[in-house]
Amino acid sequence: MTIAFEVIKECKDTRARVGRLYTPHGVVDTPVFMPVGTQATVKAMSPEELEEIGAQIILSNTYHLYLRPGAEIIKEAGGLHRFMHWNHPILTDSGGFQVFSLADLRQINDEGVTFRSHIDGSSHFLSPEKATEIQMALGSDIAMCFDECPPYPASYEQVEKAVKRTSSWAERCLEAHRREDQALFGIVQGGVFRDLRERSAAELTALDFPGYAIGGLSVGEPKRLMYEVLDYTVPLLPASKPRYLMGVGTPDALLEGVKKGVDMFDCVLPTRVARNGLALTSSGKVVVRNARYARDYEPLDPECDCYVCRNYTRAYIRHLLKANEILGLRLTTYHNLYFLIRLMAKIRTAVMEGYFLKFAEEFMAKYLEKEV
Ligand SMILES: O=c1[nH]cnc2cc3nc(NCCN4CCOCC4)[nH]c3cc12
Repeated sequence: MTIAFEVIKECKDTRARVGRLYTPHGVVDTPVFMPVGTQATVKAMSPEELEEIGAQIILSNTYHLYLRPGAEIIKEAGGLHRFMHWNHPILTDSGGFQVFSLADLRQINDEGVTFRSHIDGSSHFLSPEKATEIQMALGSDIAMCFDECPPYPASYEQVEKAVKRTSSWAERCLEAHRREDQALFGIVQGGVFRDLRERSAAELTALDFPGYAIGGLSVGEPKRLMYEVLDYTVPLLPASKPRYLMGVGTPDALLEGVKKGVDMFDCVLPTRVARNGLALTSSGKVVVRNARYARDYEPLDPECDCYVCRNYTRAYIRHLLKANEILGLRLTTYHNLYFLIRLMAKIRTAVMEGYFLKFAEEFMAKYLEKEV
């Protein structure tokens, strides 16, 4: 068995649950937030720092690694874990989403997608078979099916077409997948249309994947619409298998997602906003670049016990960011990742001890969420 998942404790008044995901590179306590390491590195962090922060599993992107340095080099280097010196679980996204969101899309048909690289304009073709082969070469613990994620908004017909393609491509990925030590997760599409979500979930659960992602969300739709889709989509997925909400990672969305039964999350947000000088704190966002912090000798978050908050002040970090010093990016990234990973640990404890709903309400009351 390449991967096993067990539910340890269910919340009595929400769909939240604590689980354990057993992978070839170790055990993951869920709910879990996965830092994004698109190009085989979580930007500005070393693997040792990620371990220090408490990262359990990270995400990397098939699209980017296929284009540069190429799957062959990573395979020759002994696989992605060896290549990047990360000896814990890795999940790879299949490239479908990145082709649509990043590349210069040339053509999409039932066969696959032809596109021009966003790096050098060279022409490439990705198909379910090729995306599966690349992920087998990378050797991630969890590979994702090659799917079609429609934009938002999209017409019913457009979303229906993407559901049909995603289901047929999922079968082709399953057919092409040949790595015993790698799990292949299906991705449910269907946009914001309930009947299409039901159809996509039925077609994918019939293929009996070891885990399921909810795709097609966090693509610009209002959060309340994303939550509505989750409310009727999560129950369509097998309760005994992990549920992964792709591309979601603000504190409020993580809490809502856990409340609705999601086990796994990923988002570039904490690392990306860090590089823009925005720190996540228990009282909301602190744009530490702002002049108001020039003489603020408090830590980024006075309630945080991370290495950065124990040793550096807002004034110093602001100075580094204004001076374009690399350490500025590193310190804000370290803290933001620690903040989210710590939040997930607090969520797991709250579910285990039966006060999750109270915890969520108290956290949100304090965290004055302003849209990023
Ligand atoms: O259906 C999907 N299939 C395969 N991969 C995905 C990745 C996805 N990532 C997002 N959202 C990421 C949105 N980010 C939020 C922060 O700023 C950058 C974009 N939505 C996603 C949907 C899919």
